[in-house]
Parts: sequence; C-alpha cells; structure tokens
Amino acid sequence: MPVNDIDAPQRISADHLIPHIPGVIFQLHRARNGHMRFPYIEGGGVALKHIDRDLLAQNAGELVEQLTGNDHPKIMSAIERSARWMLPLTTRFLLPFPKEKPHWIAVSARPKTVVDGVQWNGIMMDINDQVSEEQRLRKLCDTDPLTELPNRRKLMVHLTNIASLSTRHGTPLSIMMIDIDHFKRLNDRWGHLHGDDVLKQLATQAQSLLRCEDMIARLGGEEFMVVLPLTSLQHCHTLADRIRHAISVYDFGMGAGQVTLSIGIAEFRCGEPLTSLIERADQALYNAKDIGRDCVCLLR
Ligand SMILES: Nc1nc2c(ncn2[C@@H]2O[C@H](COP(=O)(O)OP(=O)(O)OP(=O)(O)O)[C@@H](O)[C@H]2O)c(=O)[nH]1
Repeated sequence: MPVNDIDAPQRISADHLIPHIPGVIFQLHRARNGHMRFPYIEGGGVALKHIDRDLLAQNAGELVEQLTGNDHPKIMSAIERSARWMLPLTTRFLLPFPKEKPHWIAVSARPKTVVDGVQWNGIMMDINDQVSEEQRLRKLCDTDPLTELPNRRKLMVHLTNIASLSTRHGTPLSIMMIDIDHFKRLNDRWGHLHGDDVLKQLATQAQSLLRCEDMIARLGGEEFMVVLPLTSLQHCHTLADRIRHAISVYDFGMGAGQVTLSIGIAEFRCGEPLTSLIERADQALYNAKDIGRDCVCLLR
C-alpha cells in the first residue's frame, strides 16, 4: 500500500454516520396554512424506532400532537414564536416510550423562510439524564434535609404565587407560624438526636393533618410555616388548634404530652406586601408564647 494512502483523509458519508449519533437530525417544514411535515429525520438511539417516519414526512401534525402529549401547546407556541420572529427554536418535551418511562428530548433548530412557509434545520437530543440531575439538584435546593419538608426558599416562592392568585381572584389565604415550645429544654434533657427525631415526626404528623393543597415548610430551627390557600382566618384557627391538640397528646417516644406548640395565624389582605402578612403571624406567635405557650393566637 502506498504510504500516501495511510495518511489520506477518509471519506465518511453522512448517511453512514448519522444512524450512529446519539440524537436526531431533522428538517421540519411548516406551510403557510399550518401543515407540518418532516422531509428529513434521521438519527441514532431508540427515539426513532417506534415512530412512523413516513407519516412524519407527509403529515406530521397529528403525530406530533400524540408524541408531545401535555407539552404540545408549549411546542406549538415555540414553533410559532420561532416562525414569527425568525428566532432559533429551542424547547424540550416528554416523549412517550412503549414499556418505559417517557424521555426528555431537547429540540434546537434554526428557521429559514422558504417560498411556501418556514423550514427548520435542527437536532433533537435525549436529555433524560441531565433533566434527572437538574431535578435532583432543584429538590436539594428546595428541601430541608432533616425533615424533607420544603424549605424557606421554596415556601416563599409558593407563597408569592398563591398570594398573587388570591389578589387576582379575591379568594382567602391564611398562614400559620408554628414554633415548638421549650425546644432547648427538650434537647438538653433528651439529647440533640432525639430533638432531631421530634422535628421529623412533627413534620409527618402535621402534614397528615393538612390538605394536599396546603404547604408546610421548615423555616429553620424549631420553626415551621403553613400556607393555606382558600382558607379564612376562622377556618385556619380551627385547623391550627387541631394540629396543636394532636401534637400535645402525641407520644414522640418520651411519653405523651412532652411536646407542645405555639401557633400564630394571620389572613392575607388582598394586595398587601407578604412581609406585612408574615409580621402579623409572627406577632401572633409571640403573643402565644407570652400568654403561656401551647395555644393558638391570631392577629387581624
Ligand atoms: N435537635 C435540634 N435542635 C435544634 C435544631 N435547630 C435548632 N435547634 C435548637 O432549638 C433550640 C431553640 O431554642 P430557643 O430559641 O431558645 O427556643 P425554645 O427553647 O423552643 O423556647 P421557646 O421558643 O421560647 O418556647 C436551640 O437550643 C437550638 O439549638 C435542629 O435541627 N435539631
């Protein structure tokens, strides 16, 4: 073999290469009347195995709707925005797989105006591992590691959203500030590890007494907050007293009656800053401590 042949650049054809790449290369065409088709879609991995490519090549609309499920409106508005402003198309969706959990797929494509509509050339990648890692990290950021309840950060985001819904619809919203009484004494007497166990059990017990739309979070130390959408102050008072009583008779492993709670409650006034609402609940909690603990106080 001549020496030159060894160093000669290999001719690699895209047709041979593309079936082996971990993704899909595609061309999407959308006509002015909205008709969509994929004149080209090729790639490796398992994503294309269960998909009718002939149908995609002729009339993709219905199949895209099936394949993107709940993400369909999001995909269609991303396509629309990309077509209207000639911006890159970047989005992600959950692709169902037979006998498997759905996989997250990322789409990235460039639009181009063609005579009868818009054409995108782009790639799709399976990003399931990255999304799982993102979800794991987000959970870590939002969760109190001891009790596994949402933490202060997550609660404040939630409270902001719920308060804005309450302002928009004029619906009631209340919060509870919960603090364990004489927790220092409990730690000193039974040990810090037992104190930790009390915090964990308290989280479970309180959660079991709340509705699934309520959120209880650990703010730090022995302090918790509950956000109760669609709940008036009066109803919140009843619930708070139910939690207070349940904990006061619960046996945390030291005999019943060893752990009690002071609870301050307040109701959101439409449009007020959240700091005012929290200050009122905090003040009500101080009042509960002041009048002897193991009770619920409210501030109107
Ligand atoms: N075991 C345990 N103790 C904690 C944790 N975080 C805070 N604490 C303890 O909680 C105690 C809180 O004490 P204080 O703020 O004096 O309140 P208290 O003893 O509950 O008294 P009152 O609130 O006035 O009824 C401190 O001793 C902290 O060390 C935790 O994660 N685990």
